[in-house]
Amino acid sequence: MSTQKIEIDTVGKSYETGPRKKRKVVHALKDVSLTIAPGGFVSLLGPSGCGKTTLLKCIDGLIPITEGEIRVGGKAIADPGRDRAFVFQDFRLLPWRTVLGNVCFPLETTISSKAEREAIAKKYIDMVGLTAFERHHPHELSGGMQQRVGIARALAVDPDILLMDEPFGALDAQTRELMQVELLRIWELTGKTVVFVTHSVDEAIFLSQRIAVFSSRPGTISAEFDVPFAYPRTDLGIRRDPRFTDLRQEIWRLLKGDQNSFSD
Ligand SMILES: Nc1ncnc2c1ncn2[C@@H]1O[C@H](COP(=O)(O)OP(=O)(O)OP(=O)(O)O)[C@@H](O)[C@H]1O
Repeated sequence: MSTQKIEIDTVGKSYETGPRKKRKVVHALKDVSLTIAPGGFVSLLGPSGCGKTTLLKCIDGLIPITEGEIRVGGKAIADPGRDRAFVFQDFRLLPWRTVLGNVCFPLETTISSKAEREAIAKKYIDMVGLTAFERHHPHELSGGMQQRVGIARALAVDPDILLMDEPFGALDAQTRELMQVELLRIWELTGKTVVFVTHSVDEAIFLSQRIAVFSSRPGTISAEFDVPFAYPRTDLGIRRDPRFTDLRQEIWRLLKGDQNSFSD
């Protein structure tokens, strides 16, 4: 169960690029403030290049922010920590390792007993429904199955917070919908906080309690929306609820003119 609030407090992030004499500064984020309750599910939506991945990496502590502060559980974060885990769009599995080996991987620096590591990994492999595949290698799995491994690997360190960067972006439409339902099941079971980046307005509404919409560059949050549906949301029929279509339209109106890369 997650206990730590995420506070993103007037955060700015600039990148310096190019050769030394021709340094250019890219302002990726400006004045971004957002509070995420422990155990919350918040999606970040916005046009390509508005800084969604940058913000996720900043929350993870993978890259430093240039202005403001990010606090997790009241403490300013500067480095990656085991209270946060990242799930990538392209899975990033180790191809030479089995499913079990991949999920054990992040435990190797902290747990010396192989049996203990495997017991933990098996629990999460079971949770994502891959028990029968734990001796398989990534190339023997479908995209959806590979992302299940990615999710199990992230869960294995028992983080408070899952940072998910377009995790279903590489999957076909049908697998994507199945994975959305699966993710909600796992979220409800584990009580983790989820920060979820997506290009899909429908996906954001279906999954989230709250949606932060970014405008482009430098990326800043232009609006936040509460999603009015109770959980569990296993019924895909909510997509036909008039409140779903109203919210979808409202978000689209906001994005119009600012976006060029949305999938629905
Ligand atoms: N390492 C980097 N060095 C320089 N500029 C960067 C770096 N990473 C990102 N940027 C720039 O920062 C801005 C925000 O990028 P970011 O990847 O965070 O956007 P995004 O909203 O996640 O985009 P997309 O939806 O296309 O994945 C972009 O202009 C990008 O070119």
